Amino acid sequence: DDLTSDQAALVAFRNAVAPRLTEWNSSNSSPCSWKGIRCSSNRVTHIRLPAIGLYGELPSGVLGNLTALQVLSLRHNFLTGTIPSDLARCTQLTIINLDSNSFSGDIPSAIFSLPLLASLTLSNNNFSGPFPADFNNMTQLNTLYLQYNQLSGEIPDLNNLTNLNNFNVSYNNFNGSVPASLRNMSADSFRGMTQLCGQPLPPCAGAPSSAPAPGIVPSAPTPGNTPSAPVNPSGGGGSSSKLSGGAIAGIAVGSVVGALMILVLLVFFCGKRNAWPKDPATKPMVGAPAMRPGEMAGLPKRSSAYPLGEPVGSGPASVATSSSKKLSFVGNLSRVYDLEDLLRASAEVLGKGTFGTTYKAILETGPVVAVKRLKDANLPEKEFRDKVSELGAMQNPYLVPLQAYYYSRDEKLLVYEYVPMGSLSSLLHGHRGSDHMPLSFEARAGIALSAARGIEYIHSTGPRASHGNIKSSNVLLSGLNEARIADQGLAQLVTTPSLNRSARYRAPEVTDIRKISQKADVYSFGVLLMELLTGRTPSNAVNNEEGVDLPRWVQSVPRDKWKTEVFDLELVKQQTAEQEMVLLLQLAIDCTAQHPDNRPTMYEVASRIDEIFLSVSGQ
Ligand SMILES: Nc1ncnc2c1ncn2[C@@H]1O[C@H](COP(=O)(O)OP(=O)(O)OP(=O)(O)O)[C@@H](O)[C@H]1O
Repeated sequence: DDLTSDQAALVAFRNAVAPRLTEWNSSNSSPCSWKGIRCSSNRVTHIRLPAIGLYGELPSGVLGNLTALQVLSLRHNFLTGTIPSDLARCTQLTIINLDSNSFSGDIPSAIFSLPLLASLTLSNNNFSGPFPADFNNMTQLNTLYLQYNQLSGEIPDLNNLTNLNNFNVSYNNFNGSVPASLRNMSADSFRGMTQLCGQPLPPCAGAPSSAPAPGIVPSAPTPGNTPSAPVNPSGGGGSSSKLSGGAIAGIAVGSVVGALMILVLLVFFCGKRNAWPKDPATKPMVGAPAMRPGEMAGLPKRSSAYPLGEPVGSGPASVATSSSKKLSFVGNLSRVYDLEDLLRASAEVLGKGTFGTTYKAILETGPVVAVKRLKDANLPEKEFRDKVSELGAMQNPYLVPLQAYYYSRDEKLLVYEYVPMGSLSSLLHGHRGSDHMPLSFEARAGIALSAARGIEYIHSTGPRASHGNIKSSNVLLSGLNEARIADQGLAQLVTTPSLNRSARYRAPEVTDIRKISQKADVYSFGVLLMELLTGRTPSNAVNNEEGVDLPRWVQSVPRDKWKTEVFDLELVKQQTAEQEMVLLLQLAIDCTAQHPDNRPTMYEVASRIDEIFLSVSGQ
C-alpha cells in the first residue's frame, strides 16, 4: 500500500464514475494535488467530491485499496447501486458522507467493520431493508443520518452508542416504538413516520404513560394515517387490547384535537381556493376569491385584483385559458401540470423583485411551485425561448431548478421548484420570535459553501456566464446547512432592468446589470458573506443608517476589533470557530476588492470556503 496504489485506485474510481474529472490525470501531477484529494504521510486520506456530477455505480475492488482513507464525502451526486463490500478494508475511515445520491439496497454491511467511524451520513438515498442492530458495535459513532430513505422495521436500541449526538432517521418507514436509548433525541429526528410512536413522539397506544412497550403502533389516527394491526406479529403487542383509563382519555382528547385541526386546515385551504386571480375577461371566477395575493404574505392589501393575464406592458390580456396556451417544460421534464393548473391554483405573493412578482402556487394536483411573472421582458420570442432553454439546461444541486415557462407577447412566466424553507435574507433579518434558534457558524459556512458552489457552477458553463443578481433573498435554504441559488440569468431576459434594488451588492464597475461579469458576481458574493458574518443588511449596515457601504465599513474596522465590533453578536456568543470566522471574513474582503482583477475566481472562493467548512464540520 503506497501512493502509487492509491493513485491507481483513484484513476479506476474516475474511470468508473467521474469521466469528466480530467484534472485527475496520472501523467501530470501527484494525486495529492488533485481536486478533492488530501494526503498525509504520502497516502490519500481524504476524498471530498461533493456535487460534481459523479454518476453510475461505485466500482468494486477499488476504494478498498485506499487503506489510509479517513474521509469519504461524495454527497450530492448521482451515484447508484450499492456500496462495495471492500470498503471494509478502509479501517481508518472516520467520516462517510453519501448524502443525496441514489444508492439503494441494504445499509452497507462494510461499515460495521470500520472501528473508527464517527460520522455516517446516508440520508436522501434509496436504501431499504432493516436498521441493523450491528450499529450498536460502532461505539465511536457520534453522527448518524439516515433520513429520507426507505428503511423499515423497528429501530434497534442503540444503548452502546454513548457518543451519539447527531441523529436523524426521519422520513423512512420505521414502525414500533422509539427505543429507550433514543428517547432524548428531538422529535424532528423521527418525523414523517406514522407507524412510529413513543417519546419524543406521541405515546404508543396502550402504553403506561411515559414508557411505551415495543411493538405497539399509535392508534389515534393522524391525517393520512389509519390505525393498523400491532406491528409485532409474535404477539408482543398483546397489551394493546387493554387500555388504561389515562390512555383512553388521552386518545379521546387527541382525536378531538386532531379532528379540530383537520377542520381548521380544511377551512383554511378551502378559504384559499381560487386565491390565484384569473383573468376575468377570459374565464369567470369560480366563486369569489377568499384572499387576494399579498394578503397572506403580510403585504399591504391591493385595491384591485392582480389578475394573471392583465397586460404587463401594453396590449390585451394574453394568458387566456384556452387549451392552445401551453407551458413549455425545460430539460427532460415531463408535463406534470399545465397553464390551466397554474391558473386554478391557490396563490400567494412571495415578493416583488427587480424582475417581477413571485408567487407561491399550490396546484390542485399537489405540486407546489414558485411562479415568477416577469416585467419588462420584451425580448423577441425566439431569443427569449433560446435564453430560457439555456437557463433550464443548468442543472446543479445548488441551483433552484427552472421547471417550465410560458411565453406570450404580453406575459412571460417562469415556473421554478418551490423551496419551502425561505431565504437567507429572512433567516438573517426576519422576525426573531422567542423560539429563535441562533444560527451557528457551521450553518453559516455551509450556506456560504452551497451558494458559492451554485455560482461556481454557473461560471463553469462559459467564460461570460454569470448570475448578475447575487443577494441574500436569492439564496434559498434547502436544509440546515445548505442553500440554493435562485434567479440565475434573469438579467439577460429583461430589457429595462431597474438598477436600484440590488445596488448595495453591486460591484463598483457595474453600471448596467445586463453587462455584469463573473468578477462582479464575486463582489456581490463578498457582500453576502459580510452580511452572513455580521448579521447586518447591506443597505442599513451600521446603526440602521442608509447609505453606509458594508464592505467599506468592514474594512475600516481594525482586525483586532472584529470580534467586538464586526461579527454578529450571536456568533461571538457561541465562542467557537473564531479562526475560521476570521478566515471567512478575510475572504469576503478579498472578494470585494475595488478592482475586478484583484478578486479571486469563484472556483477559488468555493475551495477556500470548502476548507473552512471542513475544519468546522469535519464533513
Ligand atoms: N423558488 C422559490 N421558492 C421559494 N421562495 C422563492 C423562490 N423564488 C423566490 N422566492 C422568494 O420570493 C420572494 C420574491 O422573490 P423575487 O425574486 O421576486 O424578489 P427578490 O429576490 O426580493 O428580488 P430580485 O428580483 O431583485 O431578485 C423572495 O423572498 C424570494 O426569497
